Amino acid sequence: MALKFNSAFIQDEEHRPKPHISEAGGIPVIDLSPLVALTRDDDDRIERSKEALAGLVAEVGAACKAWGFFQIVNHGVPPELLDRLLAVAREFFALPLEEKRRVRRGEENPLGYYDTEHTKNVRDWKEVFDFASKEPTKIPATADPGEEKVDLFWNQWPDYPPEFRKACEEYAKGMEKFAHQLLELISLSLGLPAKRLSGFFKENMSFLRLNHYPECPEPRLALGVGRHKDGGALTILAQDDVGGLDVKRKSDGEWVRVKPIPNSYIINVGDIVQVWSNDAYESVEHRVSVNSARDRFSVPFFFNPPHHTNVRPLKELTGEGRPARYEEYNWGQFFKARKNSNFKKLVVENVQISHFKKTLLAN
Ligand SMILES: O=C(O)CCC(=O)C(=O)O
Ligand SMILES: [Fe+2]
Repeated sequence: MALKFNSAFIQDEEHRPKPHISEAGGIPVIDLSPLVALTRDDDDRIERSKEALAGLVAEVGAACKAWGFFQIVNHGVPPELLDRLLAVAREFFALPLEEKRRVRRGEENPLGYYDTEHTKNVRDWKEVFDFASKEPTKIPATADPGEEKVDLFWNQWPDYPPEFRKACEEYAKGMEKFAHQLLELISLSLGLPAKRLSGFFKENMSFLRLNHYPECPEPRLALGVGRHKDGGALTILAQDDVGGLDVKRKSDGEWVRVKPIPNSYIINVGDIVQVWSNDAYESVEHRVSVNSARDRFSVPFFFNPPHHTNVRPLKELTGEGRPARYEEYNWGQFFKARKNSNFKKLVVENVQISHFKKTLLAN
């Protein structure tokens, strides 16, 4: 096994997973068939069919509000895309460490293989392979305000397994298409035109991550990923049948396990949607519990706008009696600052959208 347990993985007591985490009363499951059934495959079909989709849109809105998370069944994404991806991921992670490290992610290139990520300064019990869905991906050179220099990065592909790159690229294409549909539903659910948010994604800096969580000898002390919120706009997650994703339920703050459903996707809104929606929707904390019996694979697609996007509450959702709750911030700089803190243990807290929250005076 590649990872060796040591004190770097130990969570503070308050953040360790309880021995039993309930799957009951979990995140809503939404059936996407009404959208998949739309016969016309043109670009405006969601806006044009919004009456027929009203029930679905209401379900999406209610899930975003109450949970920030939902699970999608009958999604219309060809299942072979994920099957092929998980097959090559399994082969890749089974390679000797020296082989995987040939495509290592480092400070000079944030794309590739990595096994020492930290979340909130504690090491995660996982190994990952990151790739961008569009190349080159552009990231500001530093997190300094006003930074104009942009670095360009290319994916690093391993030689083995030979089908690895193709499986990754085809899966990424499928996810981009799916993400645009979900974004349209979310736009409608906020009372906006279906394409209102699409304009932010003409270019994008979306990433995919292959996560491998090996069997862990100390599953009560460590986490596969420590508690965190996703910083981007939307995350579309595929997981295998092992289970381990825990979501913090908004109603009572309890951690609940997301029950694996075959051929489904888990969607969560990230910090950017929280800010655009002016807190109508919340980016919710989640984490990954590990176990000593079976290793687990998952694949998040992080749907992100391009680095130059300045994020602020949408004007349609603010105004008289609804003041904007956030100052504008630059997404690329936010991303860069986050990335710095994942590489090493830092003494300061990493950047959060709450740092841009305005102090609103009650009147
Ligand atoms: O593996 C999972 O279920 C979730 C991973 C996750 O939250 C992340 O990579 O941001
Ligand atoms: Fe996450």
